[in-house]
Amino acid sequence: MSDTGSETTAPYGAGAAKPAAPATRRVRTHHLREMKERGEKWAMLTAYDMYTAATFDEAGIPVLLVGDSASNNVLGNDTSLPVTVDELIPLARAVSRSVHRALVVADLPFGSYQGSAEQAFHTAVRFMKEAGAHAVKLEGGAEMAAQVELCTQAGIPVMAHIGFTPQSEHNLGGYRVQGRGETGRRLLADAQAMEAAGAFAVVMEMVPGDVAAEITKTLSIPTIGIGAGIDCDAQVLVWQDMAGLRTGRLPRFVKQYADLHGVLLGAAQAYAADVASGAFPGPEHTF
Ligand SMILES: Nc1nc(=O)c2c([nH]1)NC[C@@H]1CN(c3ccc(C(=O)N[C@@H](CCC(=O)O)C(=O)O)cc3)CN21
Ligand SMILES: CC(C)C(=O)C(=O)O
Ligand SMILES: [Mg+2]
Repeated sequence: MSDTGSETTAPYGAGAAKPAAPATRRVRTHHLREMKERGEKWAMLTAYDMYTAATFDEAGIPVLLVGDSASNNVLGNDTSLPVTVDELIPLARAVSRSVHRALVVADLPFGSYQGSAEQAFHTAVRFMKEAGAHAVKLEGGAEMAAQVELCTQAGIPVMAHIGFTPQSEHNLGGYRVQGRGETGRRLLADAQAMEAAGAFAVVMEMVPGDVAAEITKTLSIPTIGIGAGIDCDAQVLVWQDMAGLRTGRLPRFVKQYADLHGVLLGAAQAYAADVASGAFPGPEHTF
């Protein structure tokens, strides 16, 4: 976990496999900016617990987000609104304890930062001290500049999140694409305000591809898209969506890379059948 802090090369080369030896170099925010300069795209995933975090770290995913989406993907809520700081901190702590290289970003939940810059700072400090997070993320554009500035100046790297911001779904009129037509200008201004305030990256959720492309070209910090097209510097997905653990109707921006629901369902059914038939436990499982 040591880091000289002086590296100028990204810990992950394009397409390079992670070495088998224990990694020692932590991904830093300046590595992400250097990857943008080199045109190297990268992937971010959510993680909410130990084994998924360790697995994604081993896969070479450079940034893991402990999303407030734990609300609806771990804790059983319908939306991300109800989740609290006290609920997210143990999850973020589990993730940061389980990775060697990945930069762990903790999402600040609804109500824990919008009130003032001081409130944002207080909440961010809790995630850094109590959860071992390396950075925080918050939703909003120009109206969050004071929050981003105070945290950044205090030494806490901040990732911004613009476009469709789920914590404001009641203001945005539901889950829909943001920045179509004229409002694309405002999105660009929001992205620029976040960069000027000191954000190290900006998530763009459900933004038209051409708007996201223009913002990506304009900013010096990396853009991370979710439903924002191919031209972002990076992409992010919720891991249960990407791995097919979540079933039912998925957002259009999701691509499934596995059928974990099918795998787990089969394993649970096979285990139950073995117990019912007496095939498990066998002598080799018995003391
Ligand atoms: N499992 C999960 N995946 C996510 O991507 C996600 C969460 N949870 N929770 C927090 C937010 C909420 N997000 C969402 C959730 C639903 C849609 C959705 O239903 N999109 C539809 C409608 C789009 C439209 O009407 O324009 C789609 O087809 O993409 C989008 C983003 C993204 N985030
Ligand atoms: C979808 C990502 C960007 C997020 O904010 C979350 O998972 O909470
Ligand atoms: Mg979130």
